[in-house]
Amino acid sequence: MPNIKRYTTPVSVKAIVIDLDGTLLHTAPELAEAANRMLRDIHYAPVAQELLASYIGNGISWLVKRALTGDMHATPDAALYDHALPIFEKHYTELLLESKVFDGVIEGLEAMKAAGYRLGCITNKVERYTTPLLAGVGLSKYFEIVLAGDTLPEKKPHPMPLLHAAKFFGVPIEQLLLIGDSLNDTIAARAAECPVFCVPYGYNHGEPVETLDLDAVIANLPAALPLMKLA
Ligand SMILES: O=C(O)COP(=O)(O)O
Ligand SMILES: [Mg+2]
Repeated sequence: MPNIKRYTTPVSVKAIVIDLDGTLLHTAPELAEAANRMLRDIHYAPVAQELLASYIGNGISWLVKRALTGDMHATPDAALYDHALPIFEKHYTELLLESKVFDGVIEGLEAMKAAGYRLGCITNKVERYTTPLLAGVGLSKYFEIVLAGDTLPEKKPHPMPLLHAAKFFGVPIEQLLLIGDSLNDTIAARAAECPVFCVPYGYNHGEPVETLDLDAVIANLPAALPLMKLA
């Protein structure tokens, strides 16, 4: 039984917001391929897909910076970044719709909807990619609200998107559950003071999700259902 850290089990929830990259969709192969095509075009050596996947989570600008520098926190030369970013964007636009939905996602979303939970998506991916991607894989219809990385002035790990979603649904923040896959999700949830579950199959910078400050690790989306009840 997963360890619900800050709430009684099952957690009382009215609305569920779900992360995109690494939780709903396996986007790492296309993000990594776009990064490697960018590196090839600027005559840089390719980088292993696993390492590029560990750079995902803070939006595309950070993915590109990390791919250029080989470092999680370093900022590349501004002219190099300005040259490389549109090259990445061109390649990623071509590859975007190849991303696949993870196992259990459709079943989980259907079951959550059928149980009466309201659903939203909160991602650090910019709207330009988020909107066509969710539509292209047939997930748009599940979400009443989609907050992309550039929808609001702040993105995860800032609590703003979670607070905004709670307001949108008209629910107290503790009745909004975030399901994510990474440190950005858990930091944002703790800052907003809402419960957070994580799936173990996503992109947590190469670290196991068990190391995060979260309320439950769930094998897939359907595994969240027994841990919550409709508030
Ligand atoms: O775009 C990213 O880097 C990560 O996006 P996510 O918040 O959906 O995981
Ligand atoms: Mg994610």
